[in-house]
Amino acid sequence: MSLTYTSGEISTRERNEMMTSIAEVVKNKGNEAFKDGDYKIARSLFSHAMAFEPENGVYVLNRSAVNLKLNEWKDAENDAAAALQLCRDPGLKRKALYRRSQAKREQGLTGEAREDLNAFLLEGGKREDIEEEYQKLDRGLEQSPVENLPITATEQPTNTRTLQDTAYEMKDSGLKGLGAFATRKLHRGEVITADIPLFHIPEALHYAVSNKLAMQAVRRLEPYEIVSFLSLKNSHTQHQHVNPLSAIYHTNAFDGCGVCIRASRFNHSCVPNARFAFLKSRGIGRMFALRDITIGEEICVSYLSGRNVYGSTSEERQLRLLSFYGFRCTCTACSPEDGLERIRASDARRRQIKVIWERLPNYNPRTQAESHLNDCVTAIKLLREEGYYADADDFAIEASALCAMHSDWESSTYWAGVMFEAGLRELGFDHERTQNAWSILQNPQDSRRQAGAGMFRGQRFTNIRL
Ligand SMILES: C[S@@+](CC[C@H](N)C(=O)[O-])C[C@H]1O[C@@H](n2cnc3c(N)ncnc32)[C@H](O)[C@@H]1O
Repeated sequence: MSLTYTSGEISTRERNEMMTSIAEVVKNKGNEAFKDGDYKIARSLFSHAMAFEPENGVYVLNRSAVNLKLNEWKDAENDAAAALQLCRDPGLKRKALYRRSQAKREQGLTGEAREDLNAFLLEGGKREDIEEEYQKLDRGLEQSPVENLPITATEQPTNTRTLQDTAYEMKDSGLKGLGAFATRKLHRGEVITADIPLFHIPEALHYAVSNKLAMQAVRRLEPYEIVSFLSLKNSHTQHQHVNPLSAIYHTNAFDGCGVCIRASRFNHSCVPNARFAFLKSRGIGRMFALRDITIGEEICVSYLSGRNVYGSTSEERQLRLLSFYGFRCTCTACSPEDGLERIRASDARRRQIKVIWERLPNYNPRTQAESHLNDCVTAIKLLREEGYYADADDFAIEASALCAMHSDWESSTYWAGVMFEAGLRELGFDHERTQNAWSILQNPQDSRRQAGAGMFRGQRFTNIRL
């Protein structure tokens, strides 16, 4: 969920060209949906195309055709009228007149409908093309000339590739926009939602998702997926050189995963109660509850990776969130209304955690193992005091390896258990990190997983525990 290239100049002409090319992609998807009889999807896509390039009359003209199919006569009339204002091409004007005439006839405005047909002829149209329409007006037919084809999709389609969930509902979350709120009590480790990303962008490419790449990715989507994608928030509207598709990607994508229609709606918190984890082996992203969550509580994840959130002060986090994600964080750990004292105490804890992890690599593993282990214990306790119930495994993995180095298998197993519990609840049993912890738990002596296992002998650390 980040945008690294936040500077750049772009001329109005370049910006217009960019918006035109997006509008064309979206319109073509709308045409696809129209051909498939997915009229509501088509209507939504033509509306988006209009928003990208408002002065192009073709999009509103196409929407008038969809509205006729949907028996939305007044809307069809208005769209055709708007197209008439915008289109210069006589062929397009004739289409608009023809459609407006149909829409008017359906509303019983036969006189006006006839005028539009006459105007169609004045614009160079052929009489035989509209003869049938004249006859319908003459006969005063009440029956719709437009086949009432079944509507095959809803206005806001759910991503059919997404699993069903009832754990939360989307509601207004004040300054944050929409947010996800628990509809029942959720338990630590529970999967809140699971999504297949609309398009998967590997971690290495995440920051490189440029205008071009976003465009290519969106082109490959189904029309209904584009409607979902375009309905997501764009927090980078101030960057004129960034095309809106890329901006939506960077507002909503999870690093190493991509954009998820459901998960991407969850807001950020620096003391998250949920965690998003992408399972590469199955290509799904899952949201886990990090602690018990009460009914009505907002469910938030951290957009910043572990150390950037639990090891940063409020000010540092604010700067990062603003520059990469385009917003000022109003979470409970950052909001001054929550009490400056609380922020100071939180900053002090997080600074201390940072000091610890920076110190860990400098300990001599043979002579300073106790200090190293005590630091791991302190860091995890500070995380818990902070109300931050994730990432204990960042420190437990160090502790397990160190105990294994000293051949203290009992302690190594204890710490591997801490890692495993964290992995299980925060990432799922099938996640590679949990699987790694599981293997260590089975065999802490395996030096392929714990480098240097069995290197030293004699020292035991069974008194150093959480
Ligand atoms: C991925 S979207 C989350 C869903 C979004 N609220 C919506 O209405 O669709 C990310 C955007 O939500 C808003 N947001 C998320 N967490 C926030 C927070 N802690 N404080 C303020 N705004 C937040 C920001 O505008 C951010 O760019």
